[in-house]
Amino acid sequence: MTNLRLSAVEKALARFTKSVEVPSKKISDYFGENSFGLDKLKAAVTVDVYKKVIDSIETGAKLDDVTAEAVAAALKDWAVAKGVTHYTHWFQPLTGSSAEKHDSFFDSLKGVERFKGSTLVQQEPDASSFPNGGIRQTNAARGYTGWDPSSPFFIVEETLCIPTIFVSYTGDTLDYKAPLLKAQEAINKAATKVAQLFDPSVQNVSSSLGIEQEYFLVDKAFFAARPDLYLTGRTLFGAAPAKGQQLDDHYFGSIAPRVYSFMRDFEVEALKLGIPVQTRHNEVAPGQFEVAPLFEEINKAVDHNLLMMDVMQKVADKHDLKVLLHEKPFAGLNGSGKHNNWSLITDNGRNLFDPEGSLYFLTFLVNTIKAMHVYADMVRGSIASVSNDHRLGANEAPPAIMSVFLGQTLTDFLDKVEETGELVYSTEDAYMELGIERIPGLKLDNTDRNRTSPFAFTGNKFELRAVGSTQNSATPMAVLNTVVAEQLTQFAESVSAKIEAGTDKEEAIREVLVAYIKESKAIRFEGDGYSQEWVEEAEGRGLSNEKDTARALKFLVSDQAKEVFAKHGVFNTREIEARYNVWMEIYATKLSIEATTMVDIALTRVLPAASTYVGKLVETAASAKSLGIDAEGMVTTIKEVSGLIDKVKVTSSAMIADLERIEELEEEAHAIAMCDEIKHKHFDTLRAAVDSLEKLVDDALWPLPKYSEMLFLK
Ligand SMILES: NC(=O)CC[C@H](N)C(=O)O
Repeated sequence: MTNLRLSAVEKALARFTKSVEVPSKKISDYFGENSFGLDKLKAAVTVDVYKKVIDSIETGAKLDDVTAEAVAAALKDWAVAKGVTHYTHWFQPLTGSSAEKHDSFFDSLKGVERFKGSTLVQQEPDASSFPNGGIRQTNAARGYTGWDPSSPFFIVEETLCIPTIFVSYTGDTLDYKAPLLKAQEAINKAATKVAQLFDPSVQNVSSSLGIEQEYFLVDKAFFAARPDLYLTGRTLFGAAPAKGQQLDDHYFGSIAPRVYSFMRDFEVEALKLGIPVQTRHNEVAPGQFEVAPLFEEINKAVDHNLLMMDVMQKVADKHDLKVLLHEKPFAGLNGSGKHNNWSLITDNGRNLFDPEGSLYFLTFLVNTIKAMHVYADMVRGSIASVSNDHRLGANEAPPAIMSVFLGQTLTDFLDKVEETGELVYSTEDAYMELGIERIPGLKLDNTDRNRTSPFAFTGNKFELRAVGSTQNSATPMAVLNTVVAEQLTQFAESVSAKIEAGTDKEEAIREVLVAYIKESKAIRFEGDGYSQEWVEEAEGRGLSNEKDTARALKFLVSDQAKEVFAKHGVFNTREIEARYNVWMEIYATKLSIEATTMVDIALTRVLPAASTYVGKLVETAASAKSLGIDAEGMVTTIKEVSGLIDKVKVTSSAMIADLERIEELEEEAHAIAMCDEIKHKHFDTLRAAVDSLEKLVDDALWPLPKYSEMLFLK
């Protein structure tokens, strides 16, 4: 019988580095060649048509038929000239991945390629099988996709992709993109109003985002030999290797040739799609890497990240590699996150978090801290997933307790304000009154990095480090923009009230900020987010520490959340409740797949190998004894392995019984039971027994590729 693991090792060792075809040495020669954004549209249509599209992006105005026809014609000409035969509305249903259904441009009746404006703008895909959380009845399953003109079109293989939102027949959103667009509108309104207190010429504020994406690579053959990897994205078993990341020698190390070749290859594809990939490096865990594009307007950045994840996986295949995007593919090693670098930028080019020392900057900084203080639970809920639960709280990933890290300079400054009640800035030699006029730049470059902080100020932006590597960033970004929008709205109201009561504008701003600094102090934390002291202190400060998704998701449907989502038009109550239902169901389903996969691997792969080994030992020990040789060592091993076999069998049976017992529970109770009575009760026990067997059973018999092989053989 062939051992899948051993043949995988052979295959992995026989691989060679594939060469990469780079279109040109100069990236500018091919950057964006497979993308059709506003710049290309501008060149392809009349001024009038272009203006109407811009107007529709800015005001949400409906596009008239003539404009839509003109855009569709220009788009089709561009795409067909590039060898494209099909088009698709590309959308982001609640499954978590992107969705596409290709249609041909070719009209067989007329014998020509055609693309109608109405098809560009709206489609009704037969999309009844996407999760809807109870919004749609099966017999009223119509759903519509609608073009998002603010995100560029792009070509994948021979298909033109049109970024769209996805809504139900009743107009409720059923996707990730639409709420983000709505939250963008909310932050634009609220932040513009506040920015105008300082600069009346500001007309618009948009949020920008740069997403660092971490991932693992393993050889395709190992992946194929591990059902846990291809069914659940993570290793459900695997003993710790002698060498993991103890030496930190992988981090920023020289990139292995096969990996480098893969990186260049997918980067070329990403660059052609207009994704501004910028940075690549080895991450901390062996086999782990990172790619980071330059920041972009938030909606584009989210689409590009989703698209890039898809491109990476497709390109990896050519290199006989598999990309693991799961937050924790390997226990005991660093997991993978998305670090979302978020900022707010005015239409006249000011980054509102750029600390060019002024009250203008402080207003946005303090309001963001305050928003995090009041709405920390909603942010926690927005990053909750079955896979992120494994990552949070260890190995350089933030804990489940939300807090804000500012660095020493700003912390000292805010502490001083709190102590004195005055908004003054302390430099080394003097206190300086912080007026509406500029103050000397805060020296933020002495800000340390804190890898244990979920939300860190990094000089001119905030980094939400808690987002999971598989996650669509749209939800956490929609939530962040919504809560900051709400906070800024309240700030504007408080300042106006003071001004109306006769307080001078600057003084009014200062007074409100001082109050906020005091009120929001509890969310600021500079120390070690993993320490037990922090857990205790956070509890004393009233901060939540919800480690399990089954409970953290509830934060998104609290009265507070429903109210603020509805007020800013991001989710109506039906929409957020539907998402809660979908996400709870996904949580329970994924755990159920993990549980079943564990049992399957344990019973059908691990136990046969362990039993074969015991059989061999028994035979050998018996022969040894018949020759009068003491076989105590073998007998001890036989007992140990047999004991572990029993443990595997008993735990598997108990887990199956519990799975069956809780099966009938209704959705919410079922998700909670999957968390408490399956995951917490059985997973570690079963894993420990199997991992102990891995350390005892004959290496030649062991069926699953080992950590050392998957991490180091590339
Ligand atoms: N060096 C790093 O930034 C590591 C981050 C870590 N991998 C995470 O899960 O977020």
